[in-house]
Amino acid sequence: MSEKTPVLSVRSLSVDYLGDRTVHAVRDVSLVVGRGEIVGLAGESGCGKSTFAYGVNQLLRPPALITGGEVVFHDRSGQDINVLELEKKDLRAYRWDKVSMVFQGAMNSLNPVTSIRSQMADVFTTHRPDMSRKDRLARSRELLELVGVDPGRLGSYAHELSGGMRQRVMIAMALALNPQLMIMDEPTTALDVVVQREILTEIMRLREELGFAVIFITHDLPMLLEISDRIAIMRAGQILELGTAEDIYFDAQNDYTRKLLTSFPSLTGERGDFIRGSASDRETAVI
Ligand SMILES: Nc1ncnc2c1ncn2[C@@H]1O[C@H](COP(=O)(O)OP(=O)(O)OP(=O)(O)O)[C@@H](O)[C@H]1O
Repeated sequence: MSEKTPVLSVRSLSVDYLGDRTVHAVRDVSLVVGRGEIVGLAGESGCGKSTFAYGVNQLLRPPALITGGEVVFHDRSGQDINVLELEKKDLRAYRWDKVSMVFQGAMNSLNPVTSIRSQMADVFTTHRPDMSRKDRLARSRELLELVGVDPGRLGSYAHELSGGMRQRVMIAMALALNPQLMIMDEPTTALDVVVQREILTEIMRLREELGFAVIFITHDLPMLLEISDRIAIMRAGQILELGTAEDIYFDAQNDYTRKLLTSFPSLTGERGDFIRGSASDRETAVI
């Protein structure tokens, strides 16, 4: 898991929101994500995390404007894809096939009036039109099993599932086409802490099993310390610091990173007691 075999290279990406007062939401951001690597993107609300993620997936709409930079996806076939130049059909294929996204509110975007089965089948009819009905069903069952949802739930409707189960279904759908990168924007924030942990553990297991890379976006730095290979700290549209989770925790270089580290209670311990690191290491983290 190194930068030597990148799956995505973002170079000097800048995004503005045009308006009476132009907002420079992402300013000259560069980030290379290695194959199978989990990169955490942390920073306070409004620092540009989501704008960055949408930019990488070419999902930005006016008044957002990409004012500079490039996004290159390094496909497993060896082909380099210049994402910001993709249009229509190629863009649709890139978005679900190569890179998929799970949002915070994703679970609420399930259609309330059609079954989980038909929503999962839709992914295949759109992206794999040659797939038989039987194979679609088999793959949907397999995907639900993969994310820990009983395949017997395929006939269910969204309102019959808990929030955690719905989010698992969304993760299953994001995995459907075996993407090489998943962008997760606060995927568990709307869930209670226990379910949140279960789903994070599941994501980690799936990453091991399937080898996709993850850009994991959250304001929750302690969570990122647990799950990320590297962490980028973002503030006011820029990446201030980028390092391994260990470096960020034990040897943060930037004052703002240190401030972020001390402003969160841990998920399971007492306030200021982070999950990584021994008691003697905690001095830097205690509030
Ligand atoms: N549609 C929009 N029009 C104008 N400004 C916007 C728009 N969307 C976002 N912004 C601004 O761009 C900046 C970055 O926002 P963004 O949503 O990317 O941050 P974020 O770090 O993802 O925040 P959060 O954690 O709250 O989701 C903020 O100043 C925000 O107010």
